[in-house]
Amino acid sequence: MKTAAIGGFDGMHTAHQELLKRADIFIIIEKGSSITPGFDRCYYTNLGCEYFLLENIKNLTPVEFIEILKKMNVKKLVLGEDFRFGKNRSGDINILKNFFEVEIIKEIKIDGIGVHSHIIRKFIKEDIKKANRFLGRNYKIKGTQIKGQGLGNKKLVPTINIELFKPYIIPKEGVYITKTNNLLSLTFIGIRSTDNNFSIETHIIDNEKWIMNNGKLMEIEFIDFLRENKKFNTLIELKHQIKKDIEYLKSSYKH
Ligand SMILES: Cc1cc2nc3c(=O)[nH]c(=O)nc-3n(C[C@H](O)[C@H](O)[C@H](O)COP(=O)(O)O)c2cc1C
Ligand SMILES: Nc1ncnc2c1ncn2[C@@H]1O[C@H](COP(=O)(O)OP(=O)(O)OP(=O)(O)O)[C@@H](O)[C@H]1O
Repeated sequence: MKTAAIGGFDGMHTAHQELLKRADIFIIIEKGSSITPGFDRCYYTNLGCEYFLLENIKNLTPVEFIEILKKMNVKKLVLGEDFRFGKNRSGDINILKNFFEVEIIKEIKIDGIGVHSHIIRKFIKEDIKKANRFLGRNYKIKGTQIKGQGLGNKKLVPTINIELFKPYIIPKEGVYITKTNNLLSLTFIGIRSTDNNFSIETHIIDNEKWIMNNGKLMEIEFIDFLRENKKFNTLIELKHQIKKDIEYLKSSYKH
């Protein structure tokens, strides 16, 4: 007999983690996630991870949904106080109490703000440090290395250009202190002055050992925002700024 938590769980944030401490399995109802899309969520705990597409269950009545939980051997549910489910969100905690033991968790807040996926999505686009605090860890995105313009290596500094393979929410444009595949790095996000295209590129600090490899799996962890994206008219000015960014990182950030 199992204790289950149910919801979107996008972000696997501090409030989700608190709930999950009390559960044996968590049941993801996929309604379009962009902080921890796809199966990313399953890797943030050692709990059993069940996955339903909202599309496939949204028309079920509360009783039909309860039958599914029963078949999964669920005896107890641990839920946030706002939890609703079933067609038109018609099912609430009171219905569930007739069928399961239910533990209700009061809304978890940080600085008086309820911790929720939709709030963290907003923070990722505005203030990465704050997003990280609500997540309880640094925000990460994953993708693969793709071929760049070939300019960085020759005229600026070597960069790894990244294509995301899931619909991750992208932090606002600018330069970030990051870890890329666990190595200290600077990551640029935005419209490049060089060709007016949007790109995500990482320069790994002291990267002599890095082997460029198109298609390689890349993971970028955002530690802090360094500066806004700037428009440069010449490659010399851009290179000068990038060198300054690297110097700043080396002198200020201890890892
Ligand atoms: C640390 C760092 C900071 C950057 N800052 C800017 C910037 O402020 N403005 C900009 O247009 N491009 C910036 N870039 C991106 C460069 O324009 C880009 O690396 C260059 O166009 C080379 O592209 P490539 O790797 O496709 O050859 C930055 C890149 C790095 C690594
Ligand atoms: N701040 C919180 N405090 C306590 N429980 C929470 C909190 N946020 C979510 N939960 C609970 O976590 C479970 C998963 O919920 P869900 O994925 O909808 O979270 P959410 O972060 O509120 O998402 P969204 O922002 O999309 O509404 C639910 O039982 C929900 O009630």
